[in-house]
Amino acid sequence: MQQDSVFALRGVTLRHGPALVLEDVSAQIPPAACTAVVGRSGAGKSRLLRLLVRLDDPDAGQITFHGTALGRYDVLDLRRRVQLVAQQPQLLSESVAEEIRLGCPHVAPEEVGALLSRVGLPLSFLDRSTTGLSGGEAQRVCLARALALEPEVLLLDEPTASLDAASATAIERTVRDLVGRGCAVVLVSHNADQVRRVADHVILLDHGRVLASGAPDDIQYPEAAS
Ligand SMILES: Nc1ncnc2c1ncn2[C@@H]1O[C@H](COP(=O)(O)OP(=O)(O)OP(=O)(O)O)[C@@H](O)[C@H]1O
Repeated sequence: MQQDSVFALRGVTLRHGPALVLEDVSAQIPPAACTAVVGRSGAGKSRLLRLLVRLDDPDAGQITFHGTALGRYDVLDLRRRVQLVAQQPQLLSESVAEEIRLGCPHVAPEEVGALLSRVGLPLSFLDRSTTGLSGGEAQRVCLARALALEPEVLLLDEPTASLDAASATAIERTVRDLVGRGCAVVLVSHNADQVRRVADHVILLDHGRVLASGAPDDIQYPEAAS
């Protein structure tokens, strides 16, 4: 997998003050696959995603993107190619339609509607104001905004944590569809059943260290995720 990896992390350590948030993490993110990052609350999953778009930089170790050190990429270009949908994303526009077209103003109106349906939101959301959206709705608008940019890599931080089953299914379908189109998806999830449904590969973090990695059925999930 090493040679084909989209991202490769070698001996990555991240500190927050005296605390070790990630310690000696080595892992690969393969292309055209869904990699789930699992582990108990506070294990370092979100911080790992932030490293991949250089919202943080490691204190030690190396991260490469397509074999080249991450620091050598133009950061804005990197963040266009690698889209992060955070747990509590910031929306920057007044309306949902504007927000989805934020990075991609030439997206056709019908395409904006299609993006909404890919994240399980009805067309009526196009005219909604971004203020007053629920957390789960805001996260899905952010996902639609990310999808509009057709990223090479999509980083999803617990995208279905606050969704009902039907909406979660729409997101899972979109993840598999993206993988089918060649996108690498990194999915942080506390839901072991979801991981078994959508992931090809799992990285299990524990207190900032990689405890195990492998196929979804070979991982022993922490209690909160089983
Ligand atoms: N800004 C910060 N200041 C201090 N500590 C932080 C900060 N951000 C993260 N941490 C700590 O780093 C560790 C890893 O945090 P992270 O958000 O990556 O965990 P997580 O695995 O995503 O957890 P969860 O499943 O609860 O979202 C935690 O112990 C957290 O308290």
